[in-house]
Amino acid sequence: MKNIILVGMPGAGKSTAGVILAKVLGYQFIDSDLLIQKREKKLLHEIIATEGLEAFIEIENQVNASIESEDSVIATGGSVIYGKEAMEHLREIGTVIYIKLSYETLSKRLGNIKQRGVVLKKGQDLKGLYEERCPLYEEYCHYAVDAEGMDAEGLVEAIRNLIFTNQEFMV
Ligand SMILES: Nc1ncnc2c1ncn2[C@@H]1O[C@H](COP(=O)(O)OP(=O)(O)OP(=O)(O)O)[C@@H](O)[C@H]1O
Ligand SMILES: O=C(O)C1=C[C@@H](O)[C@@H](O)[C@H](O)C1
Ligand SMILES: [Mg+2]
Repeated sequence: MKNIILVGMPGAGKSTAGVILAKVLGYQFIDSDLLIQKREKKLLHEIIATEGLEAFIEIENQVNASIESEDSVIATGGSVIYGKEAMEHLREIGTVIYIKLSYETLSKRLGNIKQRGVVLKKGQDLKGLYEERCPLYEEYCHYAVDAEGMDAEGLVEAIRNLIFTNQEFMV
């Protein structure tokens, strides 16, 4: 089976649901954010603080574009969507699933976004980020899953149903 790649806003639950999904499928679990930290030998927020947003986006682009894996669930960082090479590569090595949540739910879940090390341009707030990114997640994903009102296990079940009702996950 090919890889399953989770994309979506920060706080959508990609890492939380991704590791559970990997367990129930008997897959490996890869968190792109951890690959970035390992390569750079720095925490994500330190990379953003010392090297800036554009450099972080390029590092994230390169790291995701170089993932070589099979039978893995890959939880990406929310900003991976700005990396063209990364998204093209991820679409080639697997099926990209967008975990979709309303702005209201995300804003309750995230609290103070500025403390979270999110790729936020000067003057941009969560609403602006949401409006900028949602069309990109929609554009690059193969499937979207509406995660509204679901806990992590419910979301895993919804993704499992999607996988087992669509043959292309099996090739
Ligand atoms: N289905 C859910 N319902 C409620 N809270 C959740 C759910 N999934 C995750 N959370 C909580 O939301 C927060 C963010 O989750 P998580 O780190 O998995 O998001 P993410 O999509 O991986 O974000 P990032 O893009 O920053 O890596 C955590 O505190 C987690 O416990
Ligand atoms: O959505 C974002 O802008 C980010 C999400 C995290 O997963 C990290 O990739 C990083 O902190 C940026
Ligand atoms: Mg994550």
